[in-house]
Amino acid sequence: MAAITILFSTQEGTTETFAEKLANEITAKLILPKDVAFPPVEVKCIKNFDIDALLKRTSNELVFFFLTTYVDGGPADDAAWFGSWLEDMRYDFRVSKESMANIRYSVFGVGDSAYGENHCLFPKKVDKYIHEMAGVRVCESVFGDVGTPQDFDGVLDNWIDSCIRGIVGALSGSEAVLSTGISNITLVGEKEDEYEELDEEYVTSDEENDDVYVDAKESNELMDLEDLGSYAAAGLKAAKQARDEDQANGVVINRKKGTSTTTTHTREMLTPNLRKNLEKQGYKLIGTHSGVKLCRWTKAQMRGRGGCYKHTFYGIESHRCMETTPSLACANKCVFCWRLQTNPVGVEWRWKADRPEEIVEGAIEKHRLMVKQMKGVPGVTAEKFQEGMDVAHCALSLVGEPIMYPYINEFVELLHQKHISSFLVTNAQFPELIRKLQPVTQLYLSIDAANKESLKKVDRPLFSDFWERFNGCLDELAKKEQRTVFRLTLVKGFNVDELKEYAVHVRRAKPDFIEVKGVTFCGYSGSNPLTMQNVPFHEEVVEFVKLLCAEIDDDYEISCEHAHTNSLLISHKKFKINGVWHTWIDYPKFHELVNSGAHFTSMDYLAPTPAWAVFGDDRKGFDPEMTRVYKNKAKYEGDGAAYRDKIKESMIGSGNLAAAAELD
Ligand SMILES: Cc1cc2nc3c(=O)[nH]c(=O)nc-3n(C[C@H](O)[C@H](O)[C@H](O)COP(=O)(O)O)c2cc1C
Ligand code: SF4
Repeated sequence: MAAITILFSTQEGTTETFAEKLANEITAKLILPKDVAFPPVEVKCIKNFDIDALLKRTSNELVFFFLTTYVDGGPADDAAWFGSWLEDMRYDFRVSKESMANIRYSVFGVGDSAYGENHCLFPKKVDKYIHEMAGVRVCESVFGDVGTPQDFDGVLDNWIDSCIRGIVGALSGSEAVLSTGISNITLVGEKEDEYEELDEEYVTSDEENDDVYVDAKESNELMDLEDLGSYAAAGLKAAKQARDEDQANGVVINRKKGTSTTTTHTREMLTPNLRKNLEKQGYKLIGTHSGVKLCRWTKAQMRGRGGCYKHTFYGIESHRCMETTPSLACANKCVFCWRLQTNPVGVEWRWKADRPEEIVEGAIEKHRLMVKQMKGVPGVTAEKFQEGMDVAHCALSLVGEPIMYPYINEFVELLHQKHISSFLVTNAQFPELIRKLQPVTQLYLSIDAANKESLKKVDRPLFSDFWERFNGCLDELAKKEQRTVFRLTLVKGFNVDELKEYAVHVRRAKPDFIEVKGVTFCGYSGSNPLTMQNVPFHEEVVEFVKLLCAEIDDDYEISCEHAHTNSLLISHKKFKINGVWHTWIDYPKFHELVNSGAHFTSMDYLAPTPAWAVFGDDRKGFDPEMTRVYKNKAKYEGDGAAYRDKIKESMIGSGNLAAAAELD
């Protein structure tokens, strides 16, 4: 049914009156063809509006925004949440560029030209971002200047008339709907060309934000695998250039690569440009090389809408989880990564190193500031809000390679002292640093491919001895006594027919757990080679995992499932005690053990897995205490048997006939 929603944001009240004016004028002046019903008109403060509902609009539900501009051109308090949500959507690679195609809208910005470049900056951004996600303007957006009151009323009245004409056009299917307008506006510090470039470079975010079911259209940007070589070359060139710069700056380079270094470096990792771009995507930066970001799942669980797969598999409370990294740099240029060509890379630490105390304190402070923005957001109870302010877990996996940070042990120790658990993900390139690592709650190795050739294609490592390093990491993992995990990302067409080789690595590293997850689609990226065709359905991942379990010795079994993120957990059977899975973590016990300095193992801090999280349960890993919100239900279904055939086809295609025959 047709409907009109007028959303306003105000700091001092003025803008609300304009919103009321539009509603009144629509009621008084709108004349529609006889066969079109008069739509209901609703005026609402944007703070009280369920923003996610915007995405479920049909094209005859129109939205008009009246947005005021506040400090530094930003939103008023009541629109802060909406602003960060929209920015997340705009820069999240899993969100389709078409995701707002059903939104018919227009924006009236309220601001004062006395603020120069910041005049109506926030409303301009809103207009631009919605348009860039395929939203259609029913009339041109307009940005009023309260500093010229003599003109203001006329500008507003003209816009209201345009809106009414636009509504008639949209609801009666005539041509009045605009699809262009002011998309060419230049925002402060953001030239249009630069901006488009950034789309390619800063398109995805952390690997943890696993909300995978996007409505992305297939990209026609599949890059030939041959091309990947040139990207690797670009990475080496960047590394060499940085080293040359270091040398020019008189910094001594430690030639013993991949080891912790005692060299004193003066160069800062984050350049002003990198800072600007990371901040634009919502990263809060700490010091000169660290970052923190409020994960989508942290927000979701605060709103009672479900936690991430680590909630299902290990009982973390996603709303109390801080996603951070003490090193935004790493030694790879993975094809999944959003930072292609621009990320700081290096085979060793070669930057100024900030003190771990400063990073831990800074990360907690910035995380809390982000949580504070969620106060009053629909679904966030006072209790959840308070809990969210009290960080209980740290996911060291945002971007970059945390283990490269020279004080990683001190960093982790500080977290544990504060009773914050540590989930550290490393990229299997620094065996010596893994060996030196103190106990963490859970240590991950990303296993992006199973053999030398595909690892080179997928991770594009900087090290020439990357394969030896990879194997060295497997050996180091095998020696760890606390919980260890293989993280395996399934990319159809890249690594699915390497089952047997994965099994060899499992036998070598003996991880406690193996997480298998379907890759997410990079809807925005021009330089990322993946398309929707590389994204497996959940049933396809299940089928793969069953095949993998059959390949590994009898020691492992599928334990948990989180269908929402296309993830499954394979666990060592020692975690199945008297027939009950114990994949969850007893966090207080872990802190007691780690802070006591006593010797302990992964068997000393386990907890039973609830029934809803166990593989085979109808709830498919969704906590029954949460409310499920579907974006696209159809995407949750797939055909496992057909996938088995596809794996077989792929094996035959790559000449692996023996393996294919075994699938019969
Ligand atoms: C502290 C403060 C900062 C402001 N900063 C900006 C700004 O950066 N850009 C702008 O266009 N207007 C800015 N304004 C002007 C407001 O947008 C303007 O006063 C508007 O009418 C306020 O609308 P409201 O009463 O609906 O909140 C600012 C106003 C205040 C009080
Ligand atoms: S572990 Fe933490 S950071 Fe990672 S997805 Fe879950 S809630 Fe987000």
